[in-house]
Amino acid sequence: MGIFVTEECTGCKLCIRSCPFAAIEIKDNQAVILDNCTLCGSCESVCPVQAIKIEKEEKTKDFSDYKNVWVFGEQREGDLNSVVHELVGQGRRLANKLKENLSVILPGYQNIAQAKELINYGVDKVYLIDKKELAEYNDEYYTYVMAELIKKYNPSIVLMGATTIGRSLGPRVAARIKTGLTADCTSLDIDDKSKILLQTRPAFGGNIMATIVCKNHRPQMATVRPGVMKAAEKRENYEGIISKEDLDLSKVILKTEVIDIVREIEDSINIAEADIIVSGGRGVGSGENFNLIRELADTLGGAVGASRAAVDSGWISHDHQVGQTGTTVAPRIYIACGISGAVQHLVGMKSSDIIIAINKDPGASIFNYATYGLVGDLFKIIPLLIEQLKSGATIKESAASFEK
Ligand SMILES: Cc1cc2nc3c(=O)[nH]c(=O)nc-3n(C[C@H](O)[C@H](O)[C@H](O)COP(=O)(O)OP(=O)(O)OC[C@H]3O[C@@H](n4cnc5c(N)ncnc54)[C@H](O)[C@@H]3O)c2cc1C
Repeated sequence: MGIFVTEECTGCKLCIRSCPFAAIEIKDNQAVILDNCTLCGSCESVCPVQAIKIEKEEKTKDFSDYKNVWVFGEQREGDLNSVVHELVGQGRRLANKLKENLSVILPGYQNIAQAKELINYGVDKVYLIDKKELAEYNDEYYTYVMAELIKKYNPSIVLMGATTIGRSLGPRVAARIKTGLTADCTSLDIDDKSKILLQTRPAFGGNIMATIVCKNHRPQMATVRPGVMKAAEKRENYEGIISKEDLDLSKVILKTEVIDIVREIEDSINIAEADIIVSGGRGVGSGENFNLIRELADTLGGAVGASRAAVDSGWISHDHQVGQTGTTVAPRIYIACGISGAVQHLVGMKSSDIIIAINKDPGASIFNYATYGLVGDLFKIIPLLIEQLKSGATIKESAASFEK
């Protein structure tokens, strides 16, 4: 943005009178703009000969030194997070469009095997940082590693999973290297003309999809929701290289230390393969209340599912999420408790053989898809269902006896 005065200026002083910041003087019968000008446009609008012009478009900066697409190789205890393969798949498509390379940054410990494996998925270069200190994720070490390598190699795009780790690391790295970050993207593309990364994510509670660009800073950084991008496929004999990076981590000031890792005791089951699923939504109200959903699932020998609202509230982990950005399921029986039936949830479960919906709102759209609809408070209905099931009734009989 900038402001300038053309030769047409007659020195009429109208602009001086309109300027709220006294940022204009007349010299040699011409307006002169002073440093305290805020580009508010008052002078431009009053000038009778249109001699004052504000350039609204900022000149595009030269980012020709920034090249290549990077993916953060998130791992835990030596296992790559599945989102890495999704980002490699998407990163490959972006890199191809830009005619640039795709690299993975792989901080960890004794992780050479992972690096070799990544090459088989179409990665051109793996930056391997193999240090004992990086065995477990740590904000300070990982931020340092990512920021130092970005400063050294100038990638044009950096992608991370919108996982617990990625959501913590992404903003820290972006702040450290002074660039922007679009969180939680569900789609990425390259603008054909400007070659800028188009980062699309739901906004305003999911009511619109916003496409965000990072015009003036590099790299362009995004975290991407797991489960929405197509994972890279294995390619035989792909030729990539592993570059070992040595960074001095003794410079890093640690504010946190991993003392112990306690495994979550999970009722973990692959919901995609379950025959019966009992899912809880926002209507369940709390993580503790999910025990009721678990009890019903246990009574039926089924698995526990959840809507995204329940997952986002932290009541249950993401691997239980059913829907567009969770798992698609098609069990014999799907019981939706306190779930409204948003389209993103429905796409993940509407092929179930029998759908039983428990909801206190008779107008909830889940009822349009339900085989049996139980209108009422789930905290009253579920205990009664459990009681009936324990006394030998089938779930169909129990649901049918309640249906209103
Ligand atoms: C890009 C994108 C992807 C998404 N992906 C997914 C996805 O994968 N899965 C998903 O589920 N959502 C997804 N969503 C979110 C989705 O749009 C909805 O916001 C979400 O499904 C709502 O969850 P819910 O039904 O639990 O909550 P709500 O819509 O708030 O519904 C809660 C329901 O509980 C009922 N209720 C409240 N108290 C009780 C009670 N005591 N007894 C009985 N009923 C009660 C209410 O009547 C209400 O109908 C996505 C959204 C976007 C934008």
